[in-house]
Amino acid sequence: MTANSPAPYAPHTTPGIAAAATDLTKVYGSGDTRVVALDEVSIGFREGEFTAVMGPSGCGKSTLMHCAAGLDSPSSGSVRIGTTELSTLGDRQLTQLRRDRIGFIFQAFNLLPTLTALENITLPATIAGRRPDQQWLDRVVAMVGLSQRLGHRPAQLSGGQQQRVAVARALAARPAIIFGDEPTGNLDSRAGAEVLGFLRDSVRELGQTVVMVTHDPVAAGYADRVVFLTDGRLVDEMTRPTPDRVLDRMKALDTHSHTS
Ligand SMILES: Nc1ncnc2c1ncn2[C@@H]1O[C@H](COP(=O)(O)OP(=O)(O)OP(=O)(O)O)[C@@H](O)[C@H]1O
Repeated sequence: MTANSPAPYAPHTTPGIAAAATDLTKVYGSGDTRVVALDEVSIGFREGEFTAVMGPSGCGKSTLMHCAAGLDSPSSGSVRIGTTELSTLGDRQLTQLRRDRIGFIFQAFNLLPTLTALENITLPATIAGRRPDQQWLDRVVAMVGLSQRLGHRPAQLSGGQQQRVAVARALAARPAIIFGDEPTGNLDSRAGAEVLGFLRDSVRELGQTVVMVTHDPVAAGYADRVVFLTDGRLVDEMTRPTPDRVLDRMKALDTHSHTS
């Protein structure tokens, strides 16, 4: 197959798909240290859907997220954000695409300590030289309950509030898709539940597309769909998950991976 010919099945060409990976493979190292972190993974993320990515430690969750978000380049296969094929972009275009069309939420809140909450939220727009859409910004800020805290600096906010700032920052640019890597990993269960609730609201109320890597079945229970990775392969999928069902599926996969 040539680089330009269509894949035998191509989720990225389906309307309503915010992002898609096709036959995505990522190999780190070579010889004795060679690791196949992703092994021909094909997956589409539908617009307005909240997907959780789960699987045992080292199965390739972060690698999938990094490749899908254009933070890392695949060894082979393709990634599309909307209709844009990432491999066709140069470094500057890729940086621009990440800034304009992808939102990120990491375990560490990654806020700039000298800026206020509002300045942190609008920083990506400021860097891009754009005026934020005030109506949209008001809606996002109200949704994450930060209206009274906009003048505070990160050190004056709790961990949960800081992560809400990071959620608002990710939503502010109306990205095609938001990727979260363990976004509640540093939060206690109450603050984590709040942040997960806001992510779910952003999908239900604002039509946002969200993909979240998590180890936590409770967090996955907020998603519309859970995909399970094992050894760099997509092995299972669940719609309308509950924490109990996710936990059962993880146990089954764990048993299977130890007996196969
Ligand atoms: N930069 C790298 N160089 C070499 N190997 C790497 C690199 N990054 C990841 N790996 C390897 O690729 C595999 C997948 O790693 P990845 O971080 O994607 O897994 P994960 O499922 O996110 O793990 P965890 O849940 O522990 O965060 C692992 O075996 C890891 O050791």
